[in-house]
Amino acid sequence: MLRTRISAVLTPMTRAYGSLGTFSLPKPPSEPMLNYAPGSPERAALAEALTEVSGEVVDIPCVVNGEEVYTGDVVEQVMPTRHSHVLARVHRASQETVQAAIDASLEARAEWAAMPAEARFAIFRKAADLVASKHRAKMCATVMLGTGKNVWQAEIDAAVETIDFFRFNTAFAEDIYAMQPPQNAPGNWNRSEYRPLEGFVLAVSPFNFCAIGANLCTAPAMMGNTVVWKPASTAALGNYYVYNILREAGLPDGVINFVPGSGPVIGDTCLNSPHLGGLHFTGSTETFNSLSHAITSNYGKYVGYPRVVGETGGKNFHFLHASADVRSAVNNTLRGAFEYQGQKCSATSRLYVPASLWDEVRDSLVAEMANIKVGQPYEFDAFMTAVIDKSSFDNISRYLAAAAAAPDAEVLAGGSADDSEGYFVEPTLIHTTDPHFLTMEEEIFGPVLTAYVYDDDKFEETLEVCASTSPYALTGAVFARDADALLTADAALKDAAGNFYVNDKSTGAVVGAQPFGGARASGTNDKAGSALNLLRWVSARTIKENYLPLDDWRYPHME
Ligand SMILES: NC(=O)c1ccc[n+]([C@@H]2O[C@H](COP(=O)([O-])OP(=O)(O)OC[C@H]3O[C@@H](n4cnc5c(N)ncnc54)[C@H](O)[C@@H]3O)[C@@H](O)[C@H]2O)c1
Ligand SMILES: N[C@@H](CCC=O)C(=O)O
Repeated sequence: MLRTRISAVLTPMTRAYGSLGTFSLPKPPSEPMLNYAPGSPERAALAEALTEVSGEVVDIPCVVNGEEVYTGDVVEQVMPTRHSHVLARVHRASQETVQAAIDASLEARAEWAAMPAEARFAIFRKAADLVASKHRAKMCATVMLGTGKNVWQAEIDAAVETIDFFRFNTAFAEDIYAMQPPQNAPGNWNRSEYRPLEGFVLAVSPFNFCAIGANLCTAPAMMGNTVVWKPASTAALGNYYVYNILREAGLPDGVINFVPGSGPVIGDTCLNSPHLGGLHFTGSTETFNSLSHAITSNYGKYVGYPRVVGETGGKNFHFLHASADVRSAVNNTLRGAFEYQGQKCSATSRLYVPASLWDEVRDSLVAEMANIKVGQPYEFDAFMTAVIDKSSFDNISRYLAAAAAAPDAEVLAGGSADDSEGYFVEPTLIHTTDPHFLTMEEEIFGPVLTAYVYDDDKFEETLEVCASTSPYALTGAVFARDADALLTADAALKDAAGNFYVNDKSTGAVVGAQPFGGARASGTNDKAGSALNLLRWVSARTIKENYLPLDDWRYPHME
């Protein structure tokens, strides 16, 4: 494997000269989606990549300071849609390996931070172009087979969002460096310097978006930090692939250290290090609560106060007003609730419908759900595939059983699950008469949508119910043609969603267009894919330089 030592990138001469110019990055366009139409070159490339990925079992090592470490403590990554098919053997980090990764990060920090920003940024821009070109098909194939995405969802994640994170975040970083104090007294020059955090950053990523893993480790690195990255074992293959692309793009050894393995082993070792500078986490609220609690309990043992960014769960809503365009609301709801099997933190899982529209909404949903094909990721007509693993399958099945048994709920469509070949769950629609029914409140992370029908004249009261029903506040949407209704909903739902959509679905935020994150139990809302997130990875230093000598200690009025 290609290795790049920092010393090879940052020679004594580059260090001596620094940047002899004020460089400005090309402004990034959003990466266009390829459509994989029959006969298209991308479809042919994808077919080849799918054959390649399905025909190999990859040994995934830990990578510490550029060294591949095969620990022998192996867990398998299988296809969610065919769990007998092993794609990778993930070597889990031991406590010693994690400690070595921390040490490597600390060792690499000073030189990485000293590298001219344009040289750092160029690595991530190059990685974006590598994903966009020669690695695109294999990235998509890996995410399709490894995490059960159909081609459209894989293209969104493994290609477009990953590329956009690398391109837009470097542009945001450049803007941050350009922020300088507006005021300089005569004889002074005031400067702001955006240092990386002292210590290392722990990045912990979820299974459901390869792009999120790519962002969690690279956003701090762009700002000069060095990182220990713990990917989810069920998504290790796609994450390992993107990690290798970063190395191919010239990421020096030790800057991001890749350590798959047990959450508690990696978490405990990193959180107990006095040099923890920050935690960049995306995953469930429960895991984040335990990690952030461990960090605050260690206050006083760290060199500083670690920065904690955690984007977590959601219980996202579509709220229809009586003036809604039903066809559009239904189509958006089908996509929001069932694309990627409801395994997006932004997935629509609560639906509020006025009684006057209910018959039409219900019948359209049920009719269209019957047309949703649940199949293999490589079947081009499959809208859905399987959920990620057995534990998720069992969890969702428990909710389906609870709904089937509840007197105040009725399963209108779907409701079955079958894990004989893969972890398949039918798209499911539940109707409840209780706005606090458990599937209206708890995150399920599967293809389960629950509808609550309200009296048309209780629009405002029901908005209040929607705003206060779940502990989460990630995404939500209102569907209405009536301008007053839109304004009322906007005001009533102000704190109920960090990403709020008007006549659009609750999923599908685009980097550079809709910075992403929610509040309440949905996280710290540091808006992935924006300058707000990158600002969390710097510790600013203010420098005041005085040009003139001080001739007398007395104040002028004393003379
Ligand atoms: N808000 C967002 O932007 C966003 C985006 C994607 C996913 N999510 C959320 O993520 C969840 C789904 O992802 P998941 O199932 O991978 O989440 P998870 O919490 O189970 O796992 C997330 C990561 O934390 C690791 N982990 C678990 N225990 C740990 C410990 N003690 N120490 C260190 N690491 C530990 C896991 O191994 C994994 O890498 C959902 O709740 C979803 O809403 C949120
Ligand atoms: N940013 C993505 C969701 C990421 C969480 O899983 C969206 O907006 O759908």
